[in-house]
Amino acid sequence: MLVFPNAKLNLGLYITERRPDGFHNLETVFLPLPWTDALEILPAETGHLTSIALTGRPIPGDPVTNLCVRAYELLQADFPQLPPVQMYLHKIVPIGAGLGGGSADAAFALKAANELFGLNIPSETLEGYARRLGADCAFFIQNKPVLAVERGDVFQEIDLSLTGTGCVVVYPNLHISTPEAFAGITPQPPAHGLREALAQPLETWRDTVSNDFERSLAPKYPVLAAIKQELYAAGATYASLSGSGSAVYGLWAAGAPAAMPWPTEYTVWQGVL
Ligand SMILES: C[C@@](CO)(OP(=O)(O)O)[C@H](O)COP(=O)(O)OP(=O)(O)OC[C@H]1O[C@@H](n2ccc(N)nc2=O)[C@H](O)[C@@H]1O
Ligand SMILES: Nc1ncnc2c1ncn2[C@@H]1O[C@H](COP(=O)(O)OP(=O)(O)O)[C@@H](O)[C@H]1O
Repeated sequence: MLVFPNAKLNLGLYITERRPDGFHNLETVFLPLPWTDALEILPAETGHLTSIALTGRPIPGDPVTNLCVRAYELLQADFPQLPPVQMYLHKIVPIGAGLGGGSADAAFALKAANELFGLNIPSETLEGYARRLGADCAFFIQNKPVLAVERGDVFQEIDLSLTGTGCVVVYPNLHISTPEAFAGITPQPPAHGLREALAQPLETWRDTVSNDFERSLAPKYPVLAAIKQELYAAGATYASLSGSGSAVYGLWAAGAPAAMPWPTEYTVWQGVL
């Protein structure tokens, strides 16, 4: 079975409180972004163990710890009838970018295994497995815009459509790990209610929707503010860091902008939502 795990963007991100479990309560909107990896899952040949073959962008760490493999092993622990599988992952979405690529791969591995082997696991239960793999992993099970609260894995419905909006996502070839980004944060309540701010026209978001990680990462990585400034200079209606970075995106209310001359070491996705 072949699936295409997509990235996500964060629309606003407020870190409101440190939790006793070491995580943070946050408030953000996750938006699916049609920039994808490709993941194939097949039953392994008789006698073989579960394994993964990787192509495309290099993924740090031993392949046996790849989130796709860990996702499948979580299911196998509860469904011993599941056979070993061979996975092929072609990695396209940048890593350490705040685009949730690894979490998406894991969530799509859960969904693909559920379908391939006819397990009939309901979405809420799949979300439970996904939560054990990463805070933003559960979002990719239903993969629709949601307001995420608590650790970022509890979802509230939100009525939001950006269909027809132009989008440019710029990854400046800089890996920022999520724990590193949290280390610089002082939690505080948001200045504006996110749900209310996002209900207003895109033109207003620049003054009302922000990402708390920008403030803490800006002094260490000036490139982030520089990209945001270039997106606004090119006419973006709204621009922001995604998640804990380092990808920065711009949205154009009037559709796609002209191609921009970014440095060749950057990775850029451009399209219409
Ligand atoms: C904070 C967000 C916002 O979108 O950042 P990005 O990963 O997208 O950049 C995500 O929810 C992240 O989700 P995910 O990347 O799955 O996080 P995890 O692997 O579960 O956690 C990595 C580490 O980040 C910190 N962490 C994560 C989520 C959270 N609500 N509070 C935290 O303090 C913890 O130190 C944790 O050990
Ligand atoms: N399939 C995978 N794709 C990407 N990263 C993976 C994968 N499996 C494990 N990882 C690990 O997860 C970490 C971050 O993944 P990712 O979700 O892409 O980060 P972010 O959400 O910050 O962009 C990486 O350090 C990587 O080693």
